[in-house]
Amino acid sequence: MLKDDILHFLEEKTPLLNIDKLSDEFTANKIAELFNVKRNTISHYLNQMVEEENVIKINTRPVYFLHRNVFENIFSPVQACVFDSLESLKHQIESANNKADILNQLVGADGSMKKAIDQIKSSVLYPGGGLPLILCGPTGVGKSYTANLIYQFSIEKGVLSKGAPFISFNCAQYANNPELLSSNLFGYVKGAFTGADQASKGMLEAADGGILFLDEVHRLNEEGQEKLFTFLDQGVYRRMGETEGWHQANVRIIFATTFDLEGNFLKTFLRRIPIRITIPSLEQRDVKEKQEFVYMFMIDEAKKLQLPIHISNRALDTLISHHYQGNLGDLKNTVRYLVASSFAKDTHSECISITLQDLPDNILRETVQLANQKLKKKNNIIINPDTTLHQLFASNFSSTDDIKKTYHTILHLFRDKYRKDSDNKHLELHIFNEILALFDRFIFFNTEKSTGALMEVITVNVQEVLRYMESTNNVKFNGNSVFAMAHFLYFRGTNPIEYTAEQKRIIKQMDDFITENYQAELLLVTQLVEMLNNKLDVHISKMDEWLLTFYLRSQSIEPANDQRMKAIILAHGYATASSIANVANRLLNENIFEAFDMPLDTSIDDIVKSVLHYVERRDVSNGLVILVDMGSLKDIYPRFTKYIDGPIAIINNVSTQTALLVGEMLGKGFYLTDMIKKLKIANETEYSIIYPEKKKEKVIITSCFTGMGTALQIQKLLEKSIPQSLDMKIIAHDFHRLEESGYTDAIFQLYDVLGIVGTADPGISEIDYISIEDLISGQGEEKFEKILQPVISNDQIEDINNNLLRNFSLERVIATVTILDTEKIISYVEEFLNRLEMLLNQKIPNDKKIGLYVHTSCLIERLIRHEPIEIYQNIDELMKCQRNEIEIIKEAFSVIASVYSVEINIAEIGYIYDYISSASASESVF
Ligand SMILES: Nc1ncnc2c1ncn2[C@@H]1O[C@H](COP(=O)(O)OP(=O)(O)OP(=O)(O)O)[C@@H](O)[C@H]1O
Repeated sequence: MLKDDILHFLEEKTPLLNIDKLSDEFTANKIAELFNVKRNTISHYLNQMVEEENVIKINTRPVYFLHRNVFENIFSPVQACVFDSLESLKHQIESANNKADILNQLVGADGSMKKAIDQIKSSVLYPGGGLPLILCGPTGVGKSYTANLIYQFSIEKGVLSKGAPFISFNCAQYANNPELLSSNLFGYVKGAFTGADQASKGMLEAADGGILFLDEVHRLNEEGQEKLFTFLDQGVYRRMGETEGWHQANVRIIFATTFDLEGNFLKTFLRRIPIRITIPSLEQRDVKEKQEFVYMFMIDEAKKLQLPIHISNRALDTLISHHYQGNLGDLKNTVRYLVASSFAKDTHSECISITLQDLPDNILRETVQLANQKLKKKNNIIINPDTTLHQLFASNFSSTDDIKKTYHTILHLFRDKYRKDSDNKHLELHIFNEILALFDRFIFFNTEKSTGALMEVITVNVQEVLRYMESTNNVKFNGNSVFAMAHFLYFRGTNPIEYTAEQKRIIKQMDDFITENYQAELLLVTQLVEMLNNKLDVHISKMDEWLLTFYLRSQSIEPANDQRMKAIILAHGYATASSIANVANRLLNENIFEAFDMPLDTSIDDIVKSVLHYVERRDVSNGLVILVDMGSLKDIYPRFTKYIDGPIAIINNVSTQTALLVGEMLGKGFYLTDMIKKLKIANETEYSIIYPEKKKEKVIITSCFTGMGTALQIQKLLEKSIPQSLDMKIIAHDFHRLEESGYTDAIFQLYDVLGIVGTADPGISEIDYISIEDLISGQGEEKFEKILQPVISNDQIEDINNNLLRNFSLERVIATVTILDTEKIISYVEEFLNRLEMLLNQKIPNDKKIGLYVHTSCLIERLIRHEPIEIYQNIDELMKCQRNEIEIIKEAFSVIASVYSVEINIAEIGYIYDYISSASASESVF
């Protein structure tokens, strides 16, 4: 069927896809062409398969279709089958791959090894036994290591069974004896060559069901290559010396070579190896990856010796920048040598210390060339036996990566949007936003510690430099500039960022743009960099300079002779003032506030000094507003008057809200006095306590004016009587609080209060109240019904009423009966009363029922003790006139009589009759 054929076609093609650039083989057009069917028909089937979730659709122009299962096997499971773009599909793969498989844990998995890993996955997961692959690269780059990982990955993915063989065979060992090589590989028969006394299996056979890794495969002669490609084609081979018959083996082969493929292999042989993977040399890897390898090998050594390794930054940098002829193998040996020789120097030392002097001569010689580089003020690195790579990189690379990404985005934007000789406002805005977002991430969201000593040193220095520049350049930096730039320099670190040739070209173009358009900012940045360089020994690249220039531009640095009223925020705390000024300026879209962050122990003198320093350099003749956080302003006023030439409003309130209000009024040109009036009103503390609105629990409150003891007893009684399934809560609450606070009491905000049951009415009109007496006597039944209505049905109300009576009575019975099990007795009395009601066809009022519970319980005890009441007045009259009632009582009592094996006498029946027929609070039964 055509549909199945299309799916099969995609199944075969998907493993070969290049995720960065999909070929047109995955489009409906191409498939239609190949199948010689109308495009519409193919589209129809493809879309059907997308709906059936067997095919992934990428909704671009043209639309691409991929086999879902195969794709998921190679990359990762996808959440949906339709994607808007290849990017969004890739994005999903990337996030899924973060839950890394073994290949993704390779150094450079998201860098120099990315492509190789994709190829490996395609090869391993190709349906029907995988595809042969060859690993290329100079010696020591990790070909054998990678082959082994491929084996582990194959097991991880279930394409090989656990315990499948992995046979490694180095063809170079037999370079001078092709026959021996061939015999080892394919096996031989007895007499195949001199000394072949008996038949022997080859490596191919030994690898059956697993992987054969053929290293230095260029050593295989033509005959050997031919034999191998027969095997690749048909899965069969002959042992050496065999002339007929074939052996079969199910083997995946990984080839590796340090030679160029072209010219060193038979073309026919190469054709059988569709996947060619180049493993990058150490030189081709970026600094981060090199550093990762050094760390990794150091961790290995630290583990082996169970000692921490301290390595100086200088030694580390030198190790990383050395050119290792033998690549990773060479680097690994160098690290081993270094650690071993340091250890040998003092085998009793508690740690291994590596400095520049410990490096081997050939590496040391190179440091002469490095000597001109600035010394970086970083601490030594300490690697403990249990240190992880992640820990070593956490502090450096997450922020560098973020900066790198931002730079790439900016370069991207510039490439796409920059138009020479035209207005580039839109582009500028875009870039500003990227930079501000980056700074925000550093300041607000970075989990790394940004409050340490180094951060402080940088901040103080940046602050000093900016102040100096302000006075010499007659400009005013925005208060948060210090904070933002300090964070940038701190997180920027010293790790170089590498650029592609294309990016370098854009940087050059950007250079022209900035030089032409941002002269003032550029001048400031150049000065800033120079001064910071002297103070902090930082290394700032061109791109860093551009970023700072754009940043200053975004902050619209103003000339200092601005005539507007000024505003500053002075606050204790590391960044309180800066953060508030930053938010306010951003929201007001203007740089209104300058911030002064003051350590917590700053004295009034220091505050005054800061303000005066500011006043000296600014024209504050039109007025100055100071937001400050002080205990009292008393001491501060007199200190200013001598020095100022305009009014100063000191507002003892530092908050974003106040800053916004002040900023708005300044913008509108308010007079200081009016401003203060408005602020006074606005600063009246506005408060509200918010309670959860949704899903308030339904509750009944119990309370008693004598105190919580009785309230708790009533609570227990209600809890026992109201079925748990109703999910109703009973809460005992203080009577006096209810009486005083009324409906404003927090309990009414927290719960959905249905009613109050207690001994006295707290008088809350919004909530129904029932007294416990009414509830028990039955007079409050209607009210109670109303209270419970939102949660229960009528039947349930009746049950609850009965429970209440029963439980209430139980309390009393407990106090009265002595020998019987009260729970049990009460349940029989309950049955007696129910039957009585039924036979009388009448409801017995609650108050009577409570009495009867107690009376009957005592009666039973009397009967058991054989101490019934024998005397009843008018016994004859009773027997004569109330025969029917007597029978009813007897009949109802029969349950109890049979359970306790007692018999009720006429006198006791008489008392029950009296009880029922006597006047009740409500009505008489008879
Ligand atoms: N990704 C890696 N992570 C950690 N160690 C690695 C990695 N790749 C290689 N190594 C280590 O580097 C050394 C050299 O690797 P390997 O022997 O695999 O290289 P090779 O390319 O096969 O070399 P040759 O061609 O000389 O046989 C080995 O000790 C290996 O364990």
